[in-house]
Amino acid sequence: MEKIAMLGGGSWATALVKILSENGARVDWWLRAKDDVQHLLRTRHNPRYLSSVQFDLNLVYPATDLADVVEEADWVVLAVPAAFVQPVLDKLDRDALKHKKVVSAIKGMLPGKNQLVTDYVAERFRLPRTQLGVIAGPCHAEEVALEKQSYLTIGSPDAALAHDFCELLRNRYVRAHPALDLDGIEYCAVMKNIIALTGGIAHGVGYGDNFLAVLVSNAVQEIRRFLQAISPLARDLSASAYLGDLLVTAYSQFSRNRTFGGMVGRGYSVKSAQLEMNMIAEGYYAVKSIHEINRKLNVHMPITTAAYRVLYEKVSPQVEMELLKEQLR
Ligand SMILES: NC(=O)C1=CN([C@@H]2O[C@H](COP(=O)(O)OP(=O)(O)OC[C@H]3O[C@@H](n4cnc5c(N)ncnc54)[C@H](OP(=O)(O)O)[C@@H]3O)[C@@H](O)[C@H]2O)C=CC1
Ligand SMILES: O=C(CO)COP(=O)(O)O
Repeated sequence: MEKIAMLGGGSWATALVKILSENGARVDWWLRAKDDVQHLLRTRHNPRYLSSVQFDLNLVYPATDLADVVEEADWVVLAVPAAFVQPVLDKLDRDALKHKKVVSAIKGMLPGKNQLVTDYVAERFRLPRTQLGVIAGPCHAEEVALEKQSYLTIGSPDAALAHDFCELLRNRYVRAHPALDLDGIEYCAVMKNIIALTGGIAHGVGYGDNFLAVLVSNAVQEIRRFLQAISPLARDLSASAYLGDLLVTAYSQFSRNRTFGGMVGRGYSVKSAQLEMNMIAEGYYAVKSIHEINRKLNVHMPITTAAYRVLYEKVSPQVEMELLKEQLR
C-alpha cells in the first residue's frame, strides 16, 4: 500500500485526500488545528472545507504532529497556501524528506523569496529535481467533492514519478496525465491566478465577457513571453495544464482569485476582501513575486503590471483598467 503524507487542511488538501484514500492509499494528513483533527476523528468530516466529504478512518489518519506525519511516507504532498509553506516546512529536519517523492499541489510562490515551491524544497531539503513533481490542471476542489469529471496533470522531470502519481489519482471521475515541464507548469499555475484576479477586477469595475475574452487571449501571450524568458522550452500552451487552468480560474464561479479581484474592482480594500473571502487568493501574492522577478527580465507584461498597480500602489481599478484596455488587442 502506498503511504502518502498530505500537508494542509484547506479545500485542495481535502479534495486530494478524498481522491487518494478512495483509491486505497494510506493518507497521513497534517492539519494545523487540533480542533479540526478532533472533529475529523469524531465525525469523519473536515469541519471547514468540503465538509460534505466523508473519510474512511482506516485509511485516513489526521494529526497535528508534522514530523510524525511525514516519517513513514513514500510521498509527501504539499497543499498549504504558498505564503505558509516555508514556516510549515522549516519545522522539519533537513533530512526529513531524504528518500521521499515530494509533489506540490500549491499554485503560488514563496512571497519574499519569490521562489517556486519546488525550488525551495529542493534547496532546503537537498533533494534532486527527479524527486519532485507538481499537480496542475483545471480542477476546483468543490467539483472534486461533487465528483464532477476532472483532469489533472502531474509535472516532473522524472517520467516514472509523474506516471506513478497519476496512477494514484486516476478514478471514475479523475483523469491524470504525466508531463515533463515542471518549471513551466508551476510558473503557469502561478500566473493564471494573476490573470483570473485581473479579470475579476475588470468584471467588478463593469467590463463584460467580451473584454474578459480579450484579456484571457492576451494573457496567453503574456504567459508565453514570460515562460520563454524564465524557462525557455518548446511547450504547447494550449494543453490543459496551462490554458485549461487559466480558463477555469478566469471563468469558474468557484475561483477564489476571480472572486477576490471582483471585490477589489467593486471597491473593497485588499484587507476587507481577504477577510470576507476566508480562503486564500494566491494571485494577490503572485502579482508581487512575478512583478519583482520581471524587473530583471523586462518582459512586456501589461496585465500583471495593471494588477500590481491596483493591489500594491493603490491605483484606482477604474483608471488602471482604462489604461490596460488601450494595451490589449
Ligand atoms: N481550492 C482549489 O480548488 C485548489 C487549490 N489549489 C492550491 O492549493 C493550495 C492550498 O489552497 P486551498 O486548499 O484552496 O486553501 P483554502 O483557501 O481552501 O484554505 C486556506 C488554508 O490556509 C491555511 N492557513 C491559513 N493561515 C495559515 C497560516 N498562518 N499557517 C498555515 N496555514 C494557514 C488554512 O488553515 P486553517 O483552516 O487552519 O485556517 C487552510 O488550510 C493553494 O496554493 C491553491 O492555489 C490548487 C488547485 C485547486
Ligand atoms: O487552481 C485552481 C483551479 O484549477 C483554483 O483556483 P482559485 O484559487 O482561483 O480558486
